[in-house]
Amino acid sequence: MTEKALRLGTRRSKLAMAQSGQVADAVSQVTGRPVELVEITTYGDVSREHLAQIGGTGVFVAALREALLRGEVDFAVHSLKDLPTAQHEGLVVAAVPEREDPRDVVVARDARKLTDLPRGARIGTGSPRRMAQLNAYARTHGMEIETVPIRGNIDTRIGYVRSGELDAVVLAAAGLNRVGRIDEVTDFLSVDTVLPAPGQGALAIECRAGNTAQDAALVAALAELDDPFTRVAVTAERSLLAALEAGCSAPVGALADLLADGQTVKEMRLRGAVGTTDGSTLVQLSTTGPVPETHDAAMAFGREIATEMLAQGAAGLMGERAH
Ligand SMILES: NCc1[nH]cc(CCC(=O)O)c1CC(=O)O
Repeated sequence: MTEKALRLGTRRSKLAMAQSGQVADAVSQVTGRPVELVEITTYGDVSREHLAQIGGTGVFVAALREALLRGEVDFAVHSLKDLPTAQHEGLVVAAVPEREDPRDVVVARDARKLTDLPRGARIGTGSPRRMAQLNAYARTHGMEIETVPIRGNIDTRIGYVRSGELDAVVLAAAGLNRVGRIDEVTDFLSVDTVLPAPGQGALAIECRAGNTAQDAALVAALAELDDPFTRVAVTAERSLLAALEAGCSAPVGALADLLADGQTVKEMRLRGAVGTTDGSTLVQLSTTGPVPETHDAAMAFGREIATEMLAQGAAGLMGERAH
């Protein structure tokens, strides 16, 4: 007799299906059980409104979490950058697998790089974080650009460039990798130019916290897919975000990386950026310290740099607080 399939709740978008499919294979390997994808449609999938107006990408997550709590699915895969920082009652992030490329990238017409876009180039992005940093970069490098708010899935966004409506769009490398479109990238942006969103490029595997023996067994099995280095890095990044009291649609960038000496990891560096969307003000900070050895230490690392950013005026730059 074959064992009962695990049910993986997923959004229907190409990106969600791609990353859920990849995680399904990995989970099937560590549990020895088949994994079945269960498609769940969220309000965010059907809404034509801009992200900021519907309260950020958290709406995508809510429906998946309800399905988990109702027992309709056994686990869900989220892009960590879309996951609200507040821990959800009754649920646990059982694993954060190894992160892939955290960078933002440009897909531009005529194979152009950010720096060789024409004067007045129209660059599409719905992200206040990308707008803030692109506009700040343009101001300090004598470029003239116009950031144009767009939303939609990867196909739609790249479509604006192919149709000639926009000169370029900015997307996450990780998403393009997962849907097999990384070849269309014309420029990989240095994180010194655009610091990615907290958790960008990482996935979170979420399930019920383990009140039943079955749930507890699943939490333990999924934990095998956890990458401790990615976990500590994204914990610090998300702690920074939470300490700024900002949401996933706030103009906040954060990236933690581990500095190695040969094979030995020596230190962790955490960088943060927050600015106004017009790029007129940008607060950027970087701290380096011992690699946090506990969850609490990683949280403290993030809070410290957030406190420093607040001291430099970060709070006034975020405008309306996202939930
Ligand atoms: N906000 C949508 C979203 N959520 C996660 C990714 C990409 C994959 C990732 O960062 O893990 C994207 C698309 C994008 O920003 O280009």
